[in-house]
Amino acid sequence: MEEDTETVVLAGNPNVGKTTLFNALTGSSAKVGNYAGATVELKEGFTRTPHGRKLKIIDLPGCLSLEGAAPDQQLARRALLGEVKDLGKPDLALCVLDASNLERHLVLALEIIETGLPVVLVLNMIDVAEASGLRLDPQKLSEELKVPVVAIQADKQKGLLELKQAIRHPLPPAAEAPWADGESPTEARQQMALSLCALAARRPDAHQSTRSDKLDAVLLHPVWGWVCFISVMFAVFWSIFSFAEVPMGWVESLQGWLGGLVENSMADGDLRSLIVDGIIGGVGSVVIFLPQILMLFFFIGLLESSGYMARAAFLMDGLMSKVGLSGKAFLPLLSSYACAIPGIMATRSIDSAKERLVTIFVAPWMSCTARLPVYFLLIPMLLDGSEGGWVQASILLGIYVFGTATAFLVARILRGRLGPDDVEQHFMLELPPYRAPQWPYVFRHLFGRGWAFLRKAGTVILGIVILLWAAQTYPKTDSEDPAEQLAHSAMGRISAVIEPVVKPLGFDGRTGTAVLTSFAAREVFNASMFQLFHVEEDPDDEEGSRAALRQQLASETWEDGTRMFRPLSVISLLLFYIYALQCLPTSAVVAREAGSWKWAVGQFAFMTVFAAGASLVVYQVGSLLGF
Ligand SMILES: Nc1nc2c(ncn2[C@@H]2O[C@H](COP(=O)(O)OP(=O)(O)OP(=O)(O)O)[C@@H](O)[C@H]2O)c(=O)[nH]1
Ligand SMILES: [Mg+2]
Repeated sequence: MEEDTETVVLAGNPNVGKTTLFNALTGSSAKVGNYAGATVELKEGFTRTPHGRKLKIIDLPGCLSLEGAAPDQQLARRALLGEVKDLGKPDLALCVLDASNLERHLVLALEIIETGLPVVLVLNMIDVAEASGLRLDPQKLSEELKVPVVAIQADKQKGLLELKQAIRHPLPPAAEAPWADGESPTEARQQMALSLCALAARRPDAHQSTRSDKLDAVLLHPVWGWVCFISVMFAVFWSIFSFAEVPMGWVESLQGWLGGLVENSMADGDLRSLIVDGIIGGVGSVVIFLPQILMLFFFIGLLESSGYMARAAFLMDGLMSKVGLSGKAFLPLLSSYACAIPGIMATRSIDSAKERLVTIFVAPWMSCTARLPVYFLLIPMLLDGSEGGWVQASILLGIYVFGTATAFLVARILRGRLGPDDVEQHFMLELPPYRAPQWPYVFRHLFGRGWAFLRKAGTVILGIVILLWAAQTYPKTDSEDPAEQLAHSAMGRISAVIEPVVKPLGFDGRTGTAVLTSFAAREVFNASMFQLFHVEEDPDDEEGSRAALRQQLASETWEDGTRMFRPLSVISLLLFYIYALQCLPTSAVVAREAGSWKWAVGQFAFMTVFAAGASLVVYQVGSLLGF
């Protein structure tokens, strides 16, 4: 018999721990972050009560009231009122409040009670409330409001059993809302919240300045704040260059070992060349950067969960307003450094529809982790091939700043063209207290990211590598000369066609082909370069395949004998990768979030033309100047 599952929604103000509770109840690992707006879509999961009843739990985005204009806020309201298709009317709302902030958070709870839905109040973060000396009386609160009240600490999973007891069958009835009779409902709720707090929450007398306040005095300081921000960013980039060496070495040894294994156990032939040069070498040249990508995700996770990211947005607010955006747009942009897709999703917390469109449009220019393998291959070529060290970290940081600056510039122009806003702007960024990250969640999340990257390497990248290998191997000639074979192959012919088009940008036909293949996924560039420049790998070589590829590239010349990969051409390539939008999943999300394919196609065309234009101008002008 089909079980009759009841639907329970998790509602409340932003950043009160709804998703943490959702994860604890359902065993999921939905996104948690110490800032408002971590959740922007509905998440669904199941849990069982101690009596064995199955409940469907829905995590909602946080909202300040049920009247907010931003898409995430409207979604929360519609879900509560049962207006979301396929969801139906919820049977119960778990109203999550930050126990240390009851005066403000009770206001929304009262508004939710007024909707007539059965409600259970969940006082979360009792650890914080207790540490600040607050004395809570859940019993009293429950008597006054006539709804069950449970105190919990979601991140340590304390009080979950009591919570499940409170939602056992039959669900509590809808509470009445006698305060809601007056003329001005907002004021009535505020009054009610204050009197409830007077009864059920006793504050310690003096307001002491907390550790968070003391830290903020420095981190939000107009001068020191920026010094700290830039230092933090630099430290992040420096450490991904320096600390990743060791794990990269492991990946490289594994690759060498696998290559050797195949080489010794198979006869020379096409299949062996596919496995060794194509699959192990090509896919390996992307997988090698897994440590760096994980580290960047780790740091962004730390920034999000500690509460520093909200401070960075606060610092940025002034700068952002100069380009017609608000500090609220900074959070989505910052998460786009990890990946543009969650970044674009996060724009749902922006109130103004126009600002949101502009933010979506420029988000892919925040350099995402998929570009890292390309940067890591190319940057050392500017510096005679050595890896590591602060010069490279500075170049990498420079690339990020450069991409971001262009994004701001374009945002400014675009924002001006879209005209003034129809909704009132009120940038109110809440500064959350600093918190320790939830480590189990951080590592689960990281593991998920790493797995997604490896899956991509094993599917899209592997597929392209095999295609490339085939295009390069067939049709065959009788000639023994590899150059002649390449010219005769399908790939050689494609290169020859492409070459005149890409030559003005400083690329030869093979590099052009590699750039073309990377429209499937940016990382493919490395694998393609590896194959197209045909690096014979020596499994015993300590230096590894990257160095071998770079050496090969450094020795390539044009017909007239000049170096093919001189710094100017490397810069031209880098520029192309900073600007081009080579990510189909991003375009799909843009189409959905902006509400039309026109935006996605326009954005793709604009960014591709811009990228090619930038490479062209820089290469041509640079060549004229003799670089
Ligand atoms: N000290 C403490 N921190 C908690 C507790 N529960 C959650 N947190 C932290 O609070 C922050 C916000 O948690 P989330 O679960 O993302 O909050 P949310 O309500 O889903 O936030 P939005 O989706 O942005 O509305 C995170 O940094 C959590 O680690 C708790 O019981 N005690
Ligand atoms: Mg959430």
